Order: sequence, then structure tokens, then C-alpha cells
Amino acid sequence: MGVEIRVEGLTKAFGRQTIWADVSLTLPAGEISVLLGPSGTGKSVFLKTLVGLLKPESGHIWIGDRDLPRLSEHLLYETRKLFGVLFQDGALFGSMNLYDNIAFPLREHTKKSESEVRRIVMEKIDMVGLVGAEGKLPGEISGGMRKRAGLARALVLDPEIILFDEPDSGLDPVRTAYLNQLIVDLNAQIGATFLIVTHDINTARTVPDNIGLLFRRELIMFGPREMLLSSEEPVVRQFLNARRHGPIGMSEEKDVSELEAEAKLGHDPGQLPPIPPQLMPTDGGVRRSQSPPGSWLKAHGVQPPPGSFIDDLGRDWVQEWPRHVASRTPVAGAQPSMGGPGR
Ligand SMILES: Nc1ncnc2c1ncn2[C@@H]1O[C@H](COP(=O)(O)OP(=O)(O)OP(=O)(O)O)[C@@H](O)[C@H]1O
Repeated sequence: MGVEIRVEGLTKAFGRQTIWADVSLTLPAGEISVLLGPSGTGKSVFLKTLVGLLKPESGHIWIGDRDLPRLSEHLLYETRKLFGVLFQDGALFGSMNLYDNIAFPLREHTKKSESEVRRIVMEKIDMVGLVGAEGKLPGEISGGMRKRAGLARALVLDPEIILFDEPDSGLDPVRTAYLNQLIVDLNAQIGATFLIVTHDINTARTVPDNIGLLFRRELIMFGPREMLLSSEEPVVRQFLNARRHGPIGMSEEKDVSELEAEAKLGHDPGQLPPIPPQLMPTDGGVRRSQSPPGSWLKAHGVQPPPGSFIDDLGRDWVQEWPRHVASRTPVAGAQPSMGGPGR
């Protein structure tokens, strides 16, 4: 499961306002990628363009041999079925209970019998840890539960690609941590290609295989997590470490005088913080697309910042990895664990 998406030279504008230009990146099949960028840099517009809701001015979005912006209405409709999208607020219908919300795409887009719909809906409800809450209305449950219901609905057509638009927005740090674990567990289980737009730096540092950063109407960098977390590129470094010092200012970019004033103060960005170990599936298995810790750094002759890949229990995951992999059967059909529906 999971397909590769190749974006080539993509440019999007509204009238004379260019949102981003000449964006090229590959979302590898089955991997988790995160897209970051200051507010208003066009991350949501990027997701909507990927799924064909917005048309780019130029460029290509290849899924296999299909170039999304150039598909006929009929083929675009068919290709969209490859996508599941988790919108910011879950985009649930307020007057329908969770069961009917989650069943909606199946009833709209398939001819499945009600008993088949029931089997699929209950399976997805179980996957996101909402068993027992299916009769509730969206207004009766917490924001975290609404996100999970939105995720269950995104899953019902068995998508090859799942787009998450700020899954953590409005969630407290503990609910965000649970949702991140659910995302990792789901990826391990279904192996679809994931793209997550987020502002949460902890999510960006620990969840994905790849990170991209939009700024000043361009994609500054896209690549393996270890590449960006060890990068000295000023925008990447500033954003991934949530710092004030650097080219990103209060309302997009700092002007020359601000940067000169900063340089005069002789600000030293100092040592990069340690690279944390990547979040693992709950059952202790390994996702198919997960690379051994430190492998990108090693292949590129980059020294990790001191203290990298050490977890809360003091285990160094570069040492631990071979033992861990040898002792585990790689995840295939493992059940994600989210605890009860109240979380
Ligand atoms: N349909 C539209 N018509 C005109 N302009 C739009 C449209 N949709 C988005 N924009 C503009 O595109 C820019 C990028 O918006 P977008 O919501 O993608 O940013 P974002 O990076 O997701 O921001 P945030 O992090 O705050 O959610 C904004 O200036 C927005 O006003």
C-alpha cells in the first residue's frame, strides 16, 4: 500500500499573488512526511492543490503515470479516491452522529450494502480508538475525539495517501502526543503515504521520515528528517528550533536592517540540539519505511549533535536498533493502540 507522489515545478497563485513557485519534491511511497512553514506560506493551499481541489498555474503532480492537474474531470474524480484527507476541524456534519459521519463516504461513493458499511465503519472506529462513541454527535465530544472521527472517515475508502491539515490544532500537548502515536501506528498498519501539515515542532522532530519547509514563496528544503534536523541553513535551523534569531520575522521575513542589527549583537546560534529518536509503533515493531537511526547522517558523513537518538530511558537507539530489529517481527497488520474513546 501507499503510492509515490512526484511534484515537479509546481506554482500556485491567486490573481497576482504568487503563493509558492517552482516547488519540487517526492513523497516516497508509504513514508510519513511533514510540511512546515510560517503562517500564510501556503501549506493548506499545497494540500488542496495535491488533492486536486485547487488548480496550479504550472507544474506537475505525478501519481504513477497520471499528472493530476491535467486529468479529465472523470479521471480526477477516480484519482481523488486514492486520497483521504483529515481537515483541521475534522469537517464533520454537526447533525449526524459519528457512525453516520464515518459511513458518509461509503454511502456516497460505493454501492456497498449496509451490513458491509457497518463492518468497515466499525473497523475504522476501532482503529482510531472510538469504540462506544459512535452514537455521539460531534458537538458532544472533545476536539481530540473529533479529530479521530475525522481520521476514521478519511480511512473508510482505504486511501493510498492521507493528507493531514494541522491534526494538532486546538489540541493540548497530551492529546497531540496521543494523536501522533495514532498516526505512527496507522502508518505501520496500513502503509499509506502520509503528508502532515503542522506547526508543532515536537511533531515535526519526532514523527516523520521526511520534512519540508516553505518560506518566502518557495520550498526551502525537503528531505530526510535527519538532514533537516542537522541542517545549518538559517531558516531551517530557526524554524525547527523555534527561535527568534534568524531570517523569519514577526510577519514573515525580517528586513535587512533587522538582520544587520542582529548580526551586530553577535548572536551565536550555538550547537544544534540533539536529534530525538523517531516515534516507534506502540507494539514495539518497526514501520516498513523507517530507516535505522543515524543512517542518513552516516551516509553523508555528518556528525550528529551530542546526545542524539537517546530516549527518555537513556537508551542510545543507534546501538539499540540492530538488537531491536532482530528481536521483532516487522509490523504487518499490528493494531494501533489509542486507549479509550475519552482521550
Ligand atoms: N481560495 C483562495 N483565494 C484567494 N487567496 C487564498 C485562497 N486560499 C488561500 N489563499 C491565500 O493563500 C495564502 C496561503 O494560505 P494558507 O491557508 O495555505 O496558508 P498556511 O500556510 O496553511 O497558513 P496557516 O499556517 O496560518 O494555516 C494566504 O495569503 C491566503 O489568504
